[in-house]
Amino acid sequence: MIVQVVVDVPTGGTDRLFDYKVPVHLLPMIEIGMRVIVPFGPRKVQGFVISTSEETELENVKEVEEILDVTPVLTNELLQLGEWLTNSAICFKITAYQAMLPAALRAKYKKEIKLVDQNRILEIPEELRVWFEHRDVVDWEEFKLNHINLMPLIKRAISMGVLEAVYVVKDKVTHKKVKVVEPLCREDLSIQLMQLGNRAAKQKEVIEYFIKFPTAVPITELIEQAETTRGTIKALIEKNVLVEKEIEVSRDPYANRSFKRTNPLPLTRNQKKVIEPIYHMIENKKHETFLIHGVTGSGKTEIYLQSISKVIGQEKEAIVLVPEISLTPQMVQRFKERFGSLVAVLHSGLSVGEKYDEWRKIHNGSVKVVVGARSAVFAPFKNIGIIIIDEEHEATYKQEENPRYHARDVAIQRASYYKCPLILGSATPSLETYARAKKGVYKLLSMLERVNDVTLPTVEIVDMREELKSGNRSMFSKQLFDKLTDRLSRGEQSVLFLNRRGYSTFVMCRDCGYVAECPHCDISLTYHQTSRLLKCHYCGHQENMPKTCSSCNSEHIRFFGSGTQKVEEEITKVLPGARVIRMDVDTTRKKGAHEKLLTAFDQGKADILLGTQMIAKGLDFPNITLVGVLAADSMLHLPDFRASERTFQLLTQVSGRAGRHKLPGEVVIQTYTPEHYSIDLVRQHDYLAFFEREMSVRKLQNYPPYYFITIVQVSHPEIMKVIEVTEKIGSFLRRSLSDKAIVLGPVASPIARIKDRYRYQCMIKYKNEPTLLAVLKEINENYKREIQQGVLQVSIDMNPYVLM
Ligand SMILES: Nc1ncnc2c1ncn2[C@@H]1O[C@H](COP(=O)(O)OP(=O)(O)OP(=O)(O)O)[C@@H](O)[C@H]1O
Ligand SMILES: [Zn+2]
Ligand SMILES: [Zn+2]
Repeated sequence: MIVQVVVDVPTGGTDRLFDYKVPVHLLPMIEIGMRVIVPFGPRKVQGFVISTSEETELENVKEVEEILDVTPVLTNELLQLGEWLTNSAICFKITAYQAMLPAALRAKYKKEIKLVDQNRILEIPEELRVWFEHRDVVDWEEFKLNHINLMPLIKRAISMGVLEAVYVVKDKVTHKKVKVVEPLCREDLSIQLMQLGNRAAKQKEVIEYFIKFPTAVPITELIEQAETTRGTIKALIEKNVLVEKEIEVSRDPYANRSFKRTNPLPLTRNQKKVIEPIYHMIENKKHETFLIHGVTGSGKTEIYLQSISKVIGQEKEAIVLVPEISLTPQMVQRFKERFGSLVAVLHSGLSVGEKYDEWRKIHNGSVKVVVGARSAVFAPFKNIGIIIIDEEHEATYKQEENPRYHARDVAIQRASYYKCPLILGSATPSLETYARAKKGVYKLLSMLERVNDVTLPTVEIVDMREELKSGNRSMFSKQLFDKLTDRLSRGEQSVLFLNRRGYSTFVMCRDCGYVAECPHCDISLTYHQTSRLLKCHYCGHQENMPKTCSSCNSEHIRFFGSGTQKVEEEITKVLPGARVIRMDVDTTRKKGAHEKLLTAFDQGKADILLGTQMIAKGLDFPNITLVGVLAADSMLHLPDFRASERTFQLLTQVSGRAGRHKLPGEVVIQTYTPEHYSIDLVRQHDYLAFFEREMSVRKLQNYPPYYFITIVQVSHPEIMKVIEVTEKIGSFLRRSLSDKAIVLGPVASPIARIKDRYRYQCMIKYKNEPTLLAVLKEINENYKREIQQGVLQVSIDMNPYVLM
């Protein structure tokens, strides 16, 4: 038998199927969708079996070396999906398939340089020889890290045949094991107890424990339960009363938590209206994409939960995507409380091993629901009954590296394959989605009121320019300060929101205006108070805080801006009695920290929750009656056509945290541009007005949803080269596309240099260009050689979500 394999060598020339023969001893095992190890040139690489055939036209076909899986890791459906992904995201096949699997299943290679024969060591160039004097094999990384200059010598020695490059494939999969003990023979326990006599009282206690609980138990647990010691257990093992063995367990990040079971709530009239058509599709096994436009607190999550129940009742599975969910433990909890151990959770806060174990539960069918971030859209279920994307407008659903896919598009593919509904939910849908719903491509379901007549919070917008004029230099307006004081006296809770993006602390000279920038990237450095260092967020460069200005030597160099730390200090100054919980990247770095802080806040251990993006959504605490936004416009001026949309969405989300239950809520938004529609319309909770307004702007500027856009970005260490290539690409695009397509550029990218590489780009705006994919592939093909040499980079992003 012959198999066709996609190999793990992501370059243009190898992005096709290769034939391999299956040796007889592997014939009974091999299946489509399995990972294999195959020889490829001088090395061994991992690959996926895509198809099989009886014969091959090629001569000298090599043999499959090894099979890595017992059951296929990719189903037929996922194999097809990979094909679609390769095409629509313009990426290599191997990249598409690897994106679908947990990191633990991706191959890891170790390259080693091996001395072929110790007797020939003198043939090696002298500088190299010391490396092999006491060993035959040297890890390639050792050379690469510190001795890049040895490369030519190594190459020569390899061509002379004294050294050899060997690739070792390592399967990263590890199954967690624990040591347990159990009685060697249960029936004998009482006899053994008697035989022990009076001296071994401690050992007797352990035997008595096993008479009561005769099953295997982890050693640590036994020590605790039987109040015994390791020594006692060891003695019993030596006497052959107990045996020790290792068993495989699955790592469960939520193992030590108990979840109260909740029952479905009786739905409100509004919720019933919305869930009917979804039920209908589930019952009739039909595909449809729904958009639930539901204001904050309208009860969308309850609809998700009850739709999933219905699907589970049909013996089918559900995928729920939420934006980076380690950030919303409350959300996970709501699913675990309803479906218990039928829920797997996948998010970036888990270790590689934990992620793999969650993935296995999905793969072997022991869970029915997965709640996860973007990549959970590839969950290897085999009978999907519903896919839900909560907060569908979030930019994190677009992957910003290869394969550059949008989870929504992948979800549509999968839902139509399984003939099941896809639900997009949001209080502030993306313009693209809402426009499609209006056109009838998606079915629109609206819930414009909160559950149980709870009213939306009142929103007050404060003009900070006026505050300054009236002499208030603090970061809190009078209105916000008064309301915070009021909540403190009433024992109610407040949320203070600070937008991290575009609002970090930078260092500026007060005399000449010089701003400290990264020497490798065109971006200002950020001051970190805890380490007192200046750091670049793009390349990791760091330096000490300067004492004098490097431009004019003035000593008046200070850090500006207002990070969360600074806000916290200010609160302690002006509201000394307030207890504050600060939530930002610094305070939530430790595993579980996020959840701990939120639990503390929920238990009333703080008056104010101060934080960045991570507190904007998902929180549902009854005692929050005030939300303050410190600088609403920090995001508005980013060079991105979605800046207004993002501002409106974020402000609406944070506002939605206030007054969700019995107590009414208030919101204070501080801004320097109160007249801007994306801020003003938050006050009126008027998504539809915002939609119309923003659509007219997009129409005027030929942006999505009226036009699609694609960005071709070129980067290279030499600026002349970048400009030259980008210009060529620009004119090639103009030549090749229809005259209805608009090609802009070349222009420097918004961040014109990152890690010493200059960045230029062309933007294509188009409505209907059937040849576009082919044209873009041709660009890739043209620069293939230079790209493979690793200096030039050409990245193609269709429907970009982060412009930089
Ligand atoms: N049918 C119902 N009966 C009683 N309470 C309900 C019902 N549906 C939802 N709730 C409660 O109303 C509150 C808001 O609901 P939920 O969190 O589902 O809204 P949401 O639309 O998902 O909110 P957001 O988008 O702001 O996170 C929750 O506390 C929830 O328990
Ligand atoms: Zn940098
Ligand atoms: Zn200066």
